[in-house]
Amino acid sequence: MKKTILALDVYNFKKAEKLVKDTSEYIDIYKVGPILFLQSGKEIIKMIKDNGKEIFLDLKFHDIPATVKRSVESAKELGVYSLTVHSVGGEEMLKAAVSVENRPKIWAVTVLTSQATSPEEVIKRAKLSKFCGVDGVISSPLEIALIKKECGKDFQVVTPGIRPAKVDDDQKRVATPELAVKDGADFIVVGRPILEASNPAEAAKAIYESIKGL
Ligand SMILES: O=C(O)c1cc(=O)[nH]c(=O)n1[C@@H]1O[C@H](COP(=O)(O)O)[C@@H](O)[C@H]1O
Repeated sequence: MKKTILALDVYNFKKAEKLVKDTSEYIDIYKVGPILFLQSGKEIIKMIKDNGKEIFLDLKFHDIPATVKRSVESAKELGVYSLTVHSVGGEEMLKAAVSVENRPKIWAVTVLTSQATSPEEVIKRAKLSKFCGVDGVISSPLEIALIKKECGKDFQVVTPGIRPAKVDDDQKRVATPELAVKDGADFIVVGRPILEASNPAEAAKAIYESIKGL
């Protein structure tokens, strides 16, 4: 099973389309966030589907329950595989999000990987998310094993903060693809290590090869 989600954090459709075509052998799910969705909206969703791939819509909903529920309904109409909400939105908001029938998978952000935090805080938010019926959480590689232990192996853990090599950037809680997958990540989310590589296809392939047998 392929486990890598490529974050299409680029500004324009053409660039995103080239990335999808160049990396599709190694990637099954493409993440579309505000950077690209605000530029290309439904067009980008269609292009990814036309290439036979799934979409993770990462707009991180965090609002009053009624608005979040309607947002999930709209995302459902797009036919995406998964979407994000912020767990700090609380119990009522999370329950409103999951109450939509036949909806995409819902992943709740625990604590952003750009922030320092304690594992206890991440676990607290993961447990709340599970209790509310959310399908999984977004967490850093450092908390994967603990979340699986506390929330069960079927509770999905999706992990950004993936760095095949050490770099100094905004991500604070990081690990390599191998470590994240060995610890039990269901998916790893990778952006700049592929997007900014001199050859994105080669970078995607290297990550794919590094976790293939795990
Ligand atoms: O929800 C996310 O996907 C997310 C949550 C989080 O805590 N940290 C995080 O980095 N992300 C996303 O994961 C991707 C990571 O990209 P890179 O840091 O470039 O590999 C970005 O698109 C972020 O928006």
